[in-house]
Amino acid sequence: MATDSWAQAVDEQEAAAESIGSLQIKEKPEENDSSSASAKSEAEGENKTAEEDDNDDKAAQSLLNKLIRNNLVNTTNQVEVLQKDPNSPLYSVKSFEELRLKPQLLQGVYGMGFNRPSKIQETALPMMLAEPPQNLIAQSQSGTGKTAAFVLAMLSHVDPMNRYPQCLCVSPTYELALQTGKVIEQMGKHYPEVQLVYAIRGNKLQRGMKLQEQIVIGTPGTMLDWCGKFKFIDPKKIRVFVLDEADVMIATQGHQDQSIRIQRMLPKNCQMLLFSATFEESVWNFAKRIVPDPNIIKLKREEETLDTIKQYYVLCNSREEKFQALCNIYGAITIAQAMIFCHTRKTAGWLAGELSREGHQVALLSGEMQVEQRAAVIERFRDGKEKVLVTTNVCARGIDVEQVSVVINFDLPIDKDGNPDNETYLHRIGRTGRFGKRGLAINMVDSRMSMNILNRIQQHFNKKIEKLDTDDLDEIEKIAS
Ligand SMILES: Nc1ncnc2c1ncn2[C@@H]1O[C@H](COP(=O)(O)OP(=O)(O)OP(=O)(O)O)[C@@H](O)[C@H]1O
Repeated sequence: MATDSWAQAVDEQEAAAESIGSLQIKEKPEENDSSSASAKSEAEGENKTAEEDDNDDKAAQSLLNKLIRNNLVNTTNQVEVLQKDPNSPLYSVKSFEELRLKPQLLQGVYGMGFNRPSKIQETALPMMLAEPPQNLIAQSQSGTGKTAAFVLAMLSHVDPMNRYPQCLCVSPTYELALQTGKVIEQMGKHYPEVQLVYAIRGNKLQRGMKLQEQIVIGTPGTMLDWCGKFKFIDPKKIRVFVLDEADVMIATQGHQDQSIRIQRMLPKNCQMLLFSATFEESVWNFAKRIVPDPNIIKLKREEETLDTIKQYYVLCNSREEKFQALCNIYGAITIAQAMIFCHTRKTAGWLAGELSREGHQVALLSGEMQVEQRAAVIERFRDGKEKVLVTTNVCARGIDVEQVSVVINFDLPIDKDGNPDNETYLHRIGRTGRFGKRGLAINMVDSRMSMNILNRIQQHFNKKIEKLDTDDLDEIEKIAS
C-alpha cells in the first residue's frame, strides 16, 4: 500500500516535471523576442554573486572540470571501504593485468596512457568485475578515476554477440553523457563489436524499433521513455546499471524520480553502480534507494592548508582605492601569475577592463560564459598566455593552477547571509600537500563590514593575517621575499 502511494506520487511528480519542461520550451522564443527582457536579465546576471552562479550550475561546473582536466588527481589518502559482507575477502589490485581483462580492453586501457589503477580503481575494479556482480556506491572527488572505472566495468560485462542493450548509464546532462561516451569509445577502441548509443533528447528513433547497441548512455528522462513508453530497450535484459554524478543528478528536479523509476524496471540480479563526487545526506539517501545491498567506497579529499601561505590585508575606502593598491603591489613585486577574485560579475568585468588599460594581459572568467569558453580561458591562463585571471568564485572552484603564486581577494568571500565563507576562503588560497609551494594571499578590505569578515576568517583558521601598507614600496617588497 505504502509502495503504491509512493509510486503514484512519483508518477505525479514526473508528470509535473514534464509539463514544466514543455513550458520552458514555449517560453524560450519570447525571451529572444523581448529585447528589454533580455537586457534586464543581463543586468541581473551582471550583479549575480558567485554563490548564485554556483547554484545555477553544478552540471556546468562538473563539465568544466572534465574539460580542463588533463590527468589523474592523485591523492595520498586511503580509501575507506564498507563491504556488504564484511567477512568476504577484500581484493585490491596494483596492476591492470591482475584484473584478467579481455586483451582488447587491456589494450584500450594502455592506449589511454594508464599504467596502473588509480587509488579508487584499485579497490573498485575488483569489486565491480567480481562474479557474481557486486553493487557499489563510490564517492571520490572529481578526477580520481571513477568514470574510467565504470566504463571498464561496463565494457567487461557486455556480451558483444548479443545485439541488444545490456548496460545503461545515466548522466545528469547531455554534455556529461557525451563526455562519458567519449571515454567508452576510447577504451573500447580495440573492441569494435561493442556499440554505444545515446539516449538523449533530440535523438529520435522510429517507433517500434529495438536497439541493437549493447551500451546505452543518456539522461534519465529519455532513458526512462526508451525503457518504458517506447520500449526501444528491454529493461529485463540489463546487466549493469550505472548512475553517474549522483550529487549533480539530485540537484535537477525530476531526475531523482526518473532514475528510481528506471531502476525499478531492472532485474534483481542487475549490477547497480552509483558514483558521486560529494556525499551529503541527500545524496546518500538517494544512493540507498538506487543501490540495494551496496559495497561502499569513499576516498577523502586531500586536505587543504593555509600553513604555507603568507596572508595579508590592505585597508581601502572604495573599489578605486582597491584597484590603486593592486597597481602598487604590481609596481613593487614581480608576480608571475595571479588570480583575483571578485564577488560579482560586474566588478570582475570592471576590474579586468581597468587592468587591461594598465597594460596587463588579463583573462576574465565569468558565469555567463559557455562552459567551453571557460575551459579555453583556463587553458590559455595555464599555458601562461595571460598573467592575471580575474574571476568570480564559481568559475575557479576545483581548478588547480599550480603556477599561481599570488591570490588576491578583491572582495572577501561571503555566503548569501553575509557571513564569512571560510570554506571558499580556504579553497581559494589553500594548498594541498601536492602543491606544497609557498603562496601569497592578499585580501582587500573596504568597509567596517569587510574588516569584520576578515577578523572572523582570521579567528576561524587561527592564523594571523598581517596588515600591509600598499603606499610603502619597501614594505610591499618585503612580502615577496
Ligand atoms: N588509472 C589511471 N591512470 C592514469 N590516468 C587515469 C587513470 N584513470 C583515469 N585517468 C585519467 O584521469 C582523469 C580523470 O579520470 P576520470 O574522468 O575517470 O575521473 P572521475 O573521478 O570520473 O572524474 P570526473 O567525474 O570529473 O570525470 C582522466 O583524464 C582520465 O583519463
